[in-house]
Amino acid sequence: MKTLAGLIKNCDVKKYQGDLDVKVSSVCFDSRNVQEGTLYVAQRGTQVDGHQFISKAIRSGATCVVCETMPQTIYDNVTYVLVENTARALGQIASLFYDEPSKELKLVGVTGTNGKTSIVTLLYKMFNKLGYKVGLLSTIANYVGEKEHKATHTTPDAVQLNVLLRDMVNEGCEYCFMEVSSHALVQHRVAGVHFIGGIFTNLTHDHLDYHETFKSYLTAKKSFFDKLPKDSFALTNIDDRNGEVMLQNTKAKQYAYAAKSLGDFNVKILERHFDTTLMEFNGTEVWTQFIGDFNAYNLLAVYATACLLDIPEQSTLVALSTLEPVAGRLDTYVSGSGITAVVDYAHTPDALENVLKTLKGIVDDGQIITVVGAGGNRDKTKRPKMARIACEYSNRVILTSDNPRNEQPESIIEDMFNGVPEEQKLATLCVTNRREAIKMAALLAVKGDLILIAGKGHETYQEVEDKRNYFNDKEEIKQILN
Ligand SMILES: CC(=O)N[C@H]1[C@@H](OP(=O)(O)OP(=O)(O)OC[C@H]2O[C@@H](n3ccc(=O)[nH]c3=O)[C@H](O)[C@@H]2O)O[C@H](CO)[C@@H](O)[C@@H]1O[C@H](C)C(=O)N[C@@H](C)C(=O)N[C@H](CCC(=O)O)C(=O)O
Ligand SMILES: Nc1ncnc2c1ncn2[C@@H]1O[C@H](COP(=O)(O)OP(=O)(O)OP(=O)(O)O)[C@@H](O)[C@H]1O
Ligand SMILES: N[C@H](CCC[C@H](N)C(=O)O)C(=O)O
Ligand SMILES: [Mg+2]
Repeated sequence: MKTLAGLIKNCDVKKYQGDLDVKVSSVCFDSRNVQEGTLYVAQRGTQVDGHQFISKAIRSGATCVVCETMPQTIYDNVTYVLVENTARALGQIASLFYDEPSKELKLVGVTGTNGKTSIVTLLYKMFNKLGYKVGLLSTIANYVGEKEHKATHTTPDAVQLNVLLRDMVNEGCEYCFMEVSSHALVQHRVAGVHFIGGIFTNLTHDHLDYHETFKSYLTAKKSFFDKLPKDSFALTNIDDRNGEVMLQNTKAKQYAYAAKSLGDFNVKILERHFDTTLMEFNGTEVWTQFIGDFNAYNLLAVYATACLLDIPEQSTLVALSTLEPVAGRLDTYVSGSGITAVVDYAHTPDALENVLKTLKGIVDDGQIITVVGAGGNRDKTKRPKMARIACEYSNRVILTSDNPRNEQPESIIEDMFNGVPEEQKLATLCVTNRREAIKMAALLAVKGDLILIAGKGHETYQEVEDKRNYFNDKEEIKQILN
C-alpha cells in the first residue's frame, strides 16, 4: 500500500499535522464513499463545501484528510495536510495512487465548445481501424479497448479518470483520446495527468451559467494549453478567433489547422453532396461520408493528429474515407414517404446555426421544420439565441423540452420564445411534451421536407426532476414516420 507522503509529493503542501507514513487504502472526495484507511480530499463545490464532511469521513474510516483550512475538531489519530487547492491536489494524488497511468499511454485531449465528442470518437475509430488498441473518454461513452463503460460526465472526475486510464494500460491500450470539458479544467479533474497532445476546436457561447463571463470560459479552455508539457503538441484551429490566443502561453510544440487561413494542416471542400463531401487534406483529395463544413474541421483535426502521432499519411487518408458519422451528430433517416429526419446534438447557438446552414444546402425545395429545446439548470442566456437562429433558418419551428431537470419546462420554452422575432411569433409553436412536438413536426411535413430534431443527439433519456426517463429522438421520429 502507498504512504500518504508518497501520494502528496507533487502537491503544494502548506502545512501538515500527524503521521505522513500512514498507509492509504483509497482516495476519495465524497464522504459517502469513504472506507477504512481512505484519504479524504475536501473540495469546495457548487452546492456544498466538502470541508463540512471531514468529521463524517473520519467516522467512516478516513485516516488522513487533505484540506484547504483546518477543521475545528482535530482527531489525534488522523493526519491533516493543508494545501492551497484541494481539487488540484486530488488530481495529483489520484494520478500517483494509480501509478501515473497517463505516462504509459499516448494521451490526447480535445477541448473547445463544439466538436470534442466528434473528434475523439473519430480518432478512436480510426486508430482501431489502423490496428491499435485504444481508449476513449467521451460524452457518449468511455471505452477501454472494445469494452464499453458508461459515461456520467464528458470528462470523468480525477479518481475515475485515473481508474479508467490505469485500466487502459492494463488492457494493453497504446493510445487514449479524451474530451476535456471546461468544467473539468476549472475543477482540475485533469491535474497530474500527462498529455502527449492537446487540440482546440472552437469557442462560442455555452456554459455561461457556470463560468459567468465569456472571458473566464476562454481562460478555462486556455489553461489546458498553458499546462501542456514541452514534449507535447498543441494543435489549434486558427480560423477560430480565439485559436491563436489558446496557444499564447503554451510550452508545447504549436501547430495550426485551418480551412480559411493557411495552417500546417489545411482542408478544402471541393464538392458537397446529400450525404458525402469531397475534401482535400494538405493537397490530397478524399471522399468522406460526412456533410457540413464544420465536419471538415473535425476531420482535419483527426488527420492532423494522426500525422502528429507519426501515422503514415496514406493509411490516415484511407482510414478517413471509411469513417462514418458519430451517433446523434447529423444522424439522418429518410422515410418511405420521402421525408428526411435529422437528429443532432446541437445544443449551443453556434452548433444550431452550423447544422441549419448545412441542412439548408441539402433540402432543395423542401421546407425545414425544426424541433428544439434547451436544457434546464444550464446556461439560460443561450435559450433566446437558439430560438432566434432556429427561426432564421427554418420554415417552421416547434419549441419543446430538452432535459428540463429541476426547472419548469414551460418557463424554459418561454425564455426561448423571447428570442423569436416578432413577425414569426404567431407561426412558432410551443409544445412542451417532446414526443408530441416530434409528432407535430411529422404531421406538418410532406415529401421533400426535412425535420431537424436538435439538442439531444445520442441521449437515450429525458432528465426530469433528477429522474432519467427513457427517450430517444431517433427512435421516436422513425416510429412516427413509419
Ligand atoms: C457543476 C459541476 O460540474 N458539478 C460537479 C461537481 O459537483 P459540485 O461542485 O456541485 O459538488 P457539491 O455537491 O457542491 O459537493 C462538494 C464536495 O462535497 C462532497 N460531498 C458532498 C456531499 C456529502 O454528503 N459529502 C461530500 O463529501 C462532494 O463529493 C464534493 O467533492 O463535482 C461533482 C463530483 O465530481 C460532479 O459530479 C458534479 O457534476 C454535476 C453532476 C454536473 O452536472 N456537471 C456537469 C455540468 C459537467 O461537469 N459537465 C461537463 C460537460 C460540459 C460540456 O459539455 O462541455 C462534464 O465534463 O461532464
Ligand atoms: N467543429 C464543429 N464546429 C461547430 N459545431 C460543431 C462542430 N462539430 C460538431 N458541431 C455541432 O455541435 C454538436 C455537438 O458536437 P459534439 O458532440 O462533437 O461536441 P462536444 O464539444 O463534444 O459537445 P459537449 O460539450 O456537449 O460535449 C453537433 O451535434 C453539431 O451540431
Ligand atoms: N454537455 C452539455 C450537454 C447539453 C445537452 C442538452 N441536451 C442539455 O441537457 O442541456 C451540458 O452539460 O451542458
Ligand atoms: Mg462531448
